[in-house]
Amino acid sequence: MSSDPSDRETAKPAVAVLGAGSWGTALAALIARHGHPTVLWGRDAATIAAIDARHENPRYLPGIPLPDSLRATTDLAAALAGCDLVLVVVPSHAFAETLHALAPLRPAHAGVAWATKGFEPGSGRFLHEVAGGILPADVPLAVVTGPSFAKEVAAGLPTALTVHADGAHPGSAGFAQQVADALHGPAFRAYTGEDMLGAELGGAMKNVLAVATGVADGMALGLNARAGLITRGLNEMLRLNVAIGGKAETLMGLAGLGDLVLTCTGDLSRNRRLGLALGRGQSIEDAVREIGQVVESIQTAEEVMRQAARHGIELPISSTVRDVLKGEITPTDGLRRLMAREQKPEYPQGLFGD
Ligand SMILES: NC(=O)C1=CN([C@@H]2O[C@H](COP(=O)(O)OP(=O)(O)OC[C@H]3O[C@@H](n4cnc5c(N)ncnc54)[C@H](OP(=O)(O)O)[C@@H]3O)[C@@H](O)[C@H]2O)C=CC1
Ligand SMILES: O=C(CO)COP(=O)(O)O
Repeated sequence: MSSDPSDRETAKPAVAVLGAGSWGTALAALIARHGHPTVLWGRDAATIAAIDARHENPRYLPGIPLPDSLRATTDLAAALAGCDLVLVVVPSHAFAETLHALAPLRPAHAGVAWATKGFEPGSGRFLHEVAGGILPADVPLAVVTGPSFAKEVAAGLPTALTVHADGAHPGSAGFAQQVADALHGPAFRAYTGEDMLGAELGGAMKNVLAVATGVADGMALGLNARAGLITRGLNEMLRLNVAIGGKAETLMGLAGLGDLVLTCTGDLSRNRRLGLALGRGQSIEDAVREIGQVVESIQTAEEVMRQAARHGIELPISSTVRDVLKGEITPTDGLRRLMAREQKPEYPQGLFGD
């Protein structure tokens, strides 16, 4: 990676991907396959050594060959040195800590994108608010989201997602395009948009709603119940999105409906699998241990309800998931509670009303 600005005009932008779990590894492999100099940073020395030497992430993507050109390191400064863009792919609980660590090491021209889904645990802040509070105001920011299981992307299966930047921020729209260009390729369509609020809300809420359909399927409630939960879940996303000021079309696209359908129906989803286990009577501790990877809904459910309370929005499915995840009610109690709700018009105040 050259630090000479004239080289940057001809070469493909160099990318530093931070977070060597399943999604960070899959995205780094994708970008490396597209010919970008790509370095993957992770904290686990054994995993990083395996990626660098054997071109495999045995912990998170076993058996999937990674490109020879993908470099991996545990040295954050080395990963960031000379990069043109940073892609953060750590879980939401590690997002702020990672932003603080990268801030003093980031090359001045490099924008920061993330593919993390969720809110800052404890405060419920959107991740773009967290990033904006840590990085200088002129740093371009973008969020990468949409229906995308890491395993399928790593295996080269066709995928579409979207990259949103803040349209009002100078330089951010161009940065979203730069990120999308790095992701876009023969088996991968990367769209762009200008609604970080809606994009982040969709990616966070679908994880909570995937638990709901997982629980229903684990309880063998049938396909009607699953479709009902997805549709009324989408309605919860749309209503909260209007309240926070997101754009409705964002939630009807890849960042909302697309990811909701994938996660609520696809058994590769860790959030859906958590719901399945709970619906079958397993404990949350055992289910999380068996899944062995990040299950964002556990923290996100609380933060979605914090947002809902802030805006005075009622979210029956999301709040039921939150209560089941906290162990305050059983899945059977949750089903009873949802089915006992008052009868009402499907859209009392129009499609996007409360
Ligand atoms: N997997 C997927 O299909 C998709 C995931 N996402 C999102 O991507 C984000 C990352 O998830 P994913 O890669 O799937 O998770 P995984 O469970 O596959 O991996 C988590 C990774 O994060 C690392 N990590 C955990 N805590 C820290 C920390 N404090 N500092 C640095 N690294 C840390 C882990 O390191 P270690 O192994 O050392 O614990 C591990 O490498 C989540 O927000 C998820 O919702 C979005 C779209 C698709
Ligand atoms: O975000 C994802 C797919 O778009 C991955 O979903 P899970 O985190 O539920 O596995």
